[in-house]
Amino acid sequence: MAPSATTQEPASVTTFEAKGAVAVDKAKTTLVNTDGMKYPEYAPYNDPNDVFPEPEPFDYHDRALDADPAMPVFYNDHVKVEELTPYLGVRVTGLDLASLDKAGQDQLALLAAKKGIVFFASDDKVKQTFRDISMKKKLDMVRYYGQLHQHAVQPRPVSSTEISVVYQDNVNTVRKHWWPNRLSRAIWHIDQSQERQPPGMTFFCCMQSDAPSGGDTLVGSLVEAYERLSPAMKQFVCGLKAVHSSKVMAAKAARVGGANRRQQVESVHPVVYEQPATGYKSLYINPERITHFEGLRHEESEMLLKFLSDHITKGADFHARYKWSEGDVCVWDQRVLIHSAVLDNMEHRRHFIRITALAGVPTPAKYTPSEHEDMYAK
Ligand SMILES: O=C(O)CCC(=O)C(=O)O
Ligand SMILES: [Fe+2]
Repeated sequence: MAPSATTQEPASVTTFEAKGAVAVDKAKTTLVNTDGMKYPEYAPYNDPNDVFPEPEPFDYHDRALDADPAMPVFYNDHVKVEELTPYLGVRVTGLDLASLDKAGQDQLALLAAKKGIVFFASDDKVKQTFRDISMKKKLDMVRYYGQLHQHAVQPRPVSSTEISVVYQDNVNTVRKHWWPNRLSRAIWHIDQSQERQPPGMTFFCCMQSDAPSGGDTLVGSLVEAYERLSPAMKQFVCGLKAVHSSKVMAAKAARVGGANRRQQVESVHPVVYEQPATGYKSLYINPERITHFEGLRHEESEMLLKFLSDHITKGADFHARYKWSEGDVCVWDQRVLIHSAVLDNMEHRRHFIRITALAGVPTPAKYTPSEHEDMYAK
C-alpha cells in the first residue's frame, strides 16, 4: 500500500553529535504516517539538542512496603483478577488504573512485585482511562513510585522527556531493523538495567493498535527462573555480580538513526536481586546488557551468560504472552520480570507509550536453602 504519508518533521536527514554520543540521523525513527493517528501528541519525536544528565542518586522507598497485604482494592466483589499463568501475570478488569488513590497505588506495587506484571483491561462497565488522562497526570502517577527515567535513545513525545514512544506504522518500520541478521526478532530484556538505580515500576500503555493480529508482548518470571536452578547453581550465582552496559543500546540507536542523549553507562549489579518488599529472589540477567560477570575468566563468563540467558528465554513454562486491546495498560516490576516485543506484524500502526520509575540500588540476595528447593530434580 502506498502510504499517503505526511511526516511530522522535515524529511531532510539531519545529524548531530551529543556530548560523548555517536552521530545520528534523527529523521528515521521519527518518520510517521499521520493519517488515522489517534494520539498525535504522543507521536515519536527526537530533539537533536537533547542531552540528558546522569540520573541523580535518590532515596528509594518501595511503595509495596506500605500496602495492605490483603490488597482489598484488587481482591473484592467488583474487581476481577485473573491469572495469566500459574507463575506470573494477572489481568485486572472492573477497576480503572487511572482511578487508583494512594492506597490503591501501594497495593499495585505489591501486586506487581508478587505477580511480576499486572494488565489492566476495559470491560462493559469499567473502561481504562489512562491513555486519555493528561500527560501530567500520567507522569505524576508513575513518579509516585520513584524518579522518572529519561531514555537515552528511544523517541519521546514533543512535550515530555520522561515518556518513551514505542511506535511503528507502514512508513516507520525502524523496529524491524534494530537487530539485523538474527533468526528471531524476539529480544528478551530488562529495561535499562545499566543504570546505577535501575527501573522498578513501569507503565506501558496501548494508545493505538491497528493490526488484526500480532504485536503481542512476551513476559517471563525471573523469580521462577531462579527457583528452577539447582541448589549448587543457586549458591554459585548468589555470590556473583554482573556488569551491565549501555554499549549495545547505543550501537543499536546509531544503526537505525536514533538519538543518543547520554554518555555510555555501566553498573555492576548482583546476579540474584532481592525484591525489597517481597524478599523474592530474582535471577537478574539481562541478555541485552550484561557484558560479563565479575571475577570469571572470559570463557567462563561467556558460557555462563549463554546458559543463564538460554534458561530464562527458553522457559516457556514460566512465560506468558499478552494480546493487546487499545487502552489496555500494564504495570510491571522490572526487578522480577523479563520481557520482549513480538515484531511479527510490521505493516500496521502500533503505538504505545512507556513511563518508567527508577528503583533502588539492587540488593544482593543471600542463598538460603529451602525445603522444596530441589523440587524440580524429581
Ligand atoms: O513493544 C513491546 O511489546 C515491548 C516494548 C518494550 O520492550 C518496552 O517498551 O520496554
Ligand atoms: Fe523493554
